[in-house]
Amino acid sequence: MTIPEVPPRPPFGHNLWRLRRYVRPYTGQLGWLLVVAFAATGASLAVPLIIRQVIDGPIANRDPGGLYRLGVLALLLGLAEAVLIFVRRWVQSSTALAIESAIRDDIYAHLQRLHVGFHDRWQSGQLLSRATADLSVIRRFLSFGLLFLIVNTATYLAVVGLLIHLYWPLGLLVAASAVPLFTVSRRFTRSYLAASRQMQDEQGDLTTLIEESTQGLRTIKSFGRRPEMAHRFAVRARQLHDTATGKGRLIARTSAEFDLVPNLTLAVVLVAGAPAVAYGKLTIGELVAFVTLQLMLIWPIESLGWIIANGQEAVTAADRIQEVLDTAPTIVDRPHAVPLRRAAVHGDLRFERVTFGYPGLARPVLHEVTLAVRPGETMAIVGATGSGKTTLLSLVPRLYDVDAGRISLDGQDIRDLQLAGLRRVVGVAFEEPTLFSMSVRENLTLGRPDADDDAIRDALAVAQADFVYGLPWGLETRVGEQGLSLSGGQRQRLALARAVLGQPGVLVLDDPLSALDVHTEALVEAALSRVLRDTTALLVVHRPSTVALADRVALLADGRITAVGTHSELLATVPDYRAVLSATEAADTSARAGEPDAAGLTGESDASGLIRS
Ligand SMILES: Nc1ncnc2c1ncn2[C@@H]1O[C@H](COP(=O)(O)OP(=O)(O)OP(=O)(O)O)[C@@H](O)[C@H]1O
Repeated sequence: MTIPEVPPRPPFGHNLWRLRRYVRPYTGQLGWLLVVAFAATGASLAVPLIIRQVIDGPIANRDPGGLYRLGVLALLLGLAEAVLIFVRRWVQSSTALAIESAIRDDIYAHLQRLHVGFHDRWQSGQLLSRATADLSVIRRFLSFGLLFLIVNTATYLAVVGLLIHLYWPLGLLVAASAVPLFTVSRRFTRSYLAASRQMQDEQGDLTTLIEESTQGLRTIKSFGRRPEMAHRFAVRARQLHDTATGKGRLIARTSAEFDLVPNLTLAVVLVAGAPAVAYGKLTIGELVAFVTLQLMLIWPIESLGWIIANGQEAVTAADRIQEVLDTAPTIVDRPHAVPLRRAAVHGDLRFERVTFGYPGLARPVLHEVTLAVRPGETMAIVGATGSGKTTLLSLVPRLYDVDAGRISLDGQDIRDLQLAGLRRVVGVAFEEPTLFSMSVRENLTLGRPDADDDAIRDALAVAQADFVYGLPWGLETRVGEQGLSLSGGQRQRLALARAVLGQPGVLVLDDPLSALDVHTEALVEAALSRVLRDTTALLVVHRPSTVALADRVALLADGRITAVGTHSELLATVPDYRAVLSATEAADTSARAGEPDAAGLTGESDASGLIRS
């Protein structure tokens, strides 16, 4: 299952209709657009009527002056139509682009607001395709599909009215051709909707695959998995290709059927029109005007297949977009949440019978965790892999909310604090450091845009990340996508500097030194210990050397705190603690031995691929 939490299918077109709030600011432009489009259509409809007058008047009466006047009139109408079409296309594309970007801004802002749990479950490719491909479909619908639906329907009605006015028996015959058109449209609408949704979902899956493969290119190459990935891609691409081809076939068949109707009607009109002229029921000019007008119906009818297809795609695109926009963020400010200022924070952090589980998991990851970290204290969390250490830490900045119990800061439930304030006060660095394709400075000041150069220098010194000053453009050097132009240790130290920048009230560090060599680790620990003196800190650690940074240690086993005490107390009295530390140390030693890059993480800059910001 690639798209979780999909709500029941809404009534047809309901979600597209809901997007009208984005159209509302442009009703003036759209009104003018319709006026201009109708005027252009009126100009083109007038031409056959002039032709009738030319044939039945100046040509029949051999009147060159009349011919000249009508010719000039036809020319002026042609020119007016050309100008009107230019204005229409210009207004329609600028309006549709403005609407598209307003929707895209809202999708982006909403994705940022949505809780981490949402992003855990949704594939990024699906979100990407909704914010790009689906939005383009909506734009095409607003700029072409909807406009042509209105203009072509009006043209059809106007032409049929004129035809009935010119010669009603044949006019009614043309009007009756709407019946087969209606039947074909209904059948097409039903089958196209499913195909279009399937194709848009498959596009999302393929986008995810491409995104994953480019992000994981190093892993794929180093494991020699290129053929397998290429095969997976080929299977998905073939699936999408087949769905798209099926859709194309459906459009082709329907277009042919649509095409057949006006052409058959035209043949009948020509066959029946000649006797009508012979018996004096129609003039030659009227028959020519009739046929010319009828030819003008071919495009509106032919385009009907495309318009319906575009409308259907817009309906499914709107459904897919609203699935995202309708997901409410679950981690938000409570109604009476209070602001939090760094200066007012003492740093008394408590977990009180905290239970938490990820949605979809059979049992909670954390069970009734109770832990008190005193102001200014550094508490290390030690536990076997998968015991819930990262999960415990991610509850502090409210990346997830507890299922039961509470976490308090200075006695106040963190859910009663304003989120923005809480996240400003809590400095975080996770084991997998995330950097963005921005300058080093922008990456560092992500949470504290007002930090000055001195604060940045101090933070870099704590993280032993002075290597940034040796980069080609120093702090202004742009690190490549996800910081991949830096080594793992460099990325980790930048993430640590970002966390300690601005002296946060609570510091949450998830194994922040795991990618460092022993020498750099010792330097970072020495500098970090000075920062930790003044701040409350929760520190996931694996190595005994890093545990030494902590005042006390909590042992987490299978989501429960089983022991709390100083490192030496636990070493002396808790066999499980000794076992966890020696197991992680053994794993760590072998990982370091097998890591050719370790020496390269000490601080020299790997500037390849770096560009100036
Ligand atoms: N986003 C998630 N969705 C569902 N389950 C998750 C998610 N993140 C972690 N888990 C599960 O929760 C459990 C605890 O994971 P967590 O990452 O907190 O452990 P950890 O002690 O930090 O492990 P490690 O030392 O390997 O980093 C694991 O069983 C993991 O599979």
